[in-house]
Amino acid sequence: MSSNKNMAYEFNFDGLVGPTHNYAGLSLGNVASTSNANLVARPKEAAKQGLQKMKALHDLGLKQGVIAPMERPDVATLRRLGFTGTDAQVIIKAAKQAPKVLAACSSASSMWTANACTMAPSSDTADEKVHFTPANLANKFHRSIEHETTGRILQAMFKDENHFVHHPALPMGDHFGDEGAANHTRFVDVNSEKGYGKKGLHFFVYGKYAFDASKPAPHKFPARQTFEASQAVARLHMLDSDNVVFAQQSPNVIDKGVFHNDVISVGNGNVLFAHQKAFLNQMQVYTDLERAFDGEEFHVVEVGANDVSVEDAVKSYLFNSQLVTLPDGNMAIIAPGECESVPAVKEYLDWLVEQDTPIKEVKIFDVKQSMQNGGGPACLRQRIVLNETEVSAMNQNVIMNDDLFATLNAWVEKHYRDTLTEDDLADPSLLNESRMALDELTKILNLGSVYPFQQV
Ligand SMILES: N=C(N)NCCC[C@H](NC(=O)CCC(=O)O)C(=O)O
Repeated sequence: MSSNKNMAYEFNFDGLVGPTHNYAGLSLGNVASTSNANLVARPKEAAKQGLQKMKALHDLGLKQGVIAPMERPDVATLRRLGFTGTDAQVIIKAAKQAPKVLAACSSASSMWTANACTMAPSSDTADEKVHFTPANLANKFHRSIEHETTGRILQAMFKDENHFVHHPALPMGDHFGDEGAANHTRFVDVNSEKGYGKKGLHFFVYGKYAFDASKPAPHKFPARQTFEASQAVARLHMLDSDNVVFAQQSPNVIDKGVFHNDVISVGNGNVLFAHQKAFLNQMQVYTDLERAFDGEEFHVVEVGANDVSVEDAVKSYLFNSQLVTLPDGNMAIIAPGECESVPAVKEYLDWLVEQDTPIKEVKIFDVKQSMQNGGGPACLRQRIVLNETEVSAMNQNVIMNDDLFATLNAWVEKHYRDTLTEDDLADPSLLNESRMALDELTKILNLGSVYPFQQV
């Protein structure tokens, strides 16, 4: 009968950094993005840093995959905005008349695949299928243009309709702002014989209520996820309401630069690793989670504000670390290098691994090109839980292995520029370079014609 009787694994699907990676200061509320605008970007280095992390986790025995980037510059969107002529003329006109719009249509922001979608594994859904909802990313224009292509890429990765259900993104607009898995965590008792395949607990974190202005909300920076959007995703994924907990992000931390929950908390298995100030009514949130969790015990590893300030959490991206269960059953933190350069955070981590918690070690990765735009290790990955039947039903070419790692590194070496500035976005040849690279990539990953330029 259903395939979810067998072992299930949690894959990390990292976003491949695209050829137009650049710092355009597009994300109000994301401190790194606004403070690093106009830095010279290093696309080739950025893509290789991402590939290194994917390979390292693969080598640790974890399941790893890759999600292709978007077609950038997004000429189709520029045409919708009235730019006409050949593709080259569209780019040149946009560069002259609206350079910021061109920058927003050229962002490689899809690399942060924590925002690509929200998924629910077949162990948790009423129809026992795997559900995907691409995030509409409505709050930021440069991200709001991702979901259609993201949806096509996900469908090319998970094609078999017997196992995979693909929903359209929620309706565009502020009321249903949805930032995907950055604001969603699935807890599960991994000690059962099904691994990640036991029925899990879905934790949705939102920044405001869109249909009730009397509720608390941030004042300085935008709340990118609404309660109503989170509820809609839970409904679409046919989750059992007993296995869903909703919590509001503290407006204070959003106003300090916590623009997604994965900047202030991260969960894995039966562990929530969170900052003391992360949520409104934080004690009630813990109670709700402990009560709903189906397993021996639910661990909260809370980092006190006196040990690590919210400011230091945002500077170091301590909570944008990945929290993984290694094959030996111990948990490891996959942290960005910045965690070593913020003294309070380094001190805390050195202390943490000596404590009696499931988190036994810290592994540091250099993802600086991504970090400078407000994306850390956890932003760069989408967690997808699949049982053995679903793994064999999916597109095998997107699963990381030594050959794919070598192929993708050679592909980056061949197609990517060493540096990119905002002025370079006005160069029409960048469009052709990107399209050539992506055309080749769709063959490497066996995606078919997922890009607008391939649909003519
Ligand atoms: N936390 C998670 N899950 N994702 C991080 C996303 C960072 C991204 N930065 C940007 O889009 C900056 C682009 C620029 O300014 O060039 C954002 O704000 O959406």
